[in-house]
Amino acid sequence: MKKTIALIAHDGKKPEMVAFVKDHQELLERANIIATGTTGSYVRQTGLPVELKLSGPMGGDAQIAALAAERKVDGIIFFRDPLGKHAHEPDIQMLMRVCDLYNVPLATNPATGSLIIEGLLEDVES
Ligand SMILES: O=C(CO)COP(=O)(O)O
Repeated sequence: MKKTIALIAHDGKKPEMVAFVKDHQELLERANIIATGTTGSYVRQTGLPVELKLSGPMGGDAQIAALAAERKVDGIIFFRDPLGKHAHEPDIQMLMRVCDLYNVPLATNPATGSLIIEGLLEDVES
């Protein structure tokens, strides 16, 4: 079955997420990609099909956390802005807690993101 990867980036990190996706596009094409709303619309600019969830502040992080709890996500790449303050901080913390609870791989920077993408998708047929 195809792996599902979730992509999430705070505003200050969206350019970094698009660059990350371009760097890993060939591997990501082997997966189902889901993303929080605004991140997903940026990622779609690469041509990769992306299923959009709600925007993060409107519940998108919570939707992805729920999928992680249901074991419907194989890995999450979440580039957080370490300098930003967010009204939906409880949702962000909840997503990270759920990943730890269910042992879902979660990367918060490109170096770890690469390891997750390679680990999950390198052996998958394209
Ligand atoms: O806020 C986010 C993650 O906490 C990201 O949401 P957007 O992708 O909708 O900007």
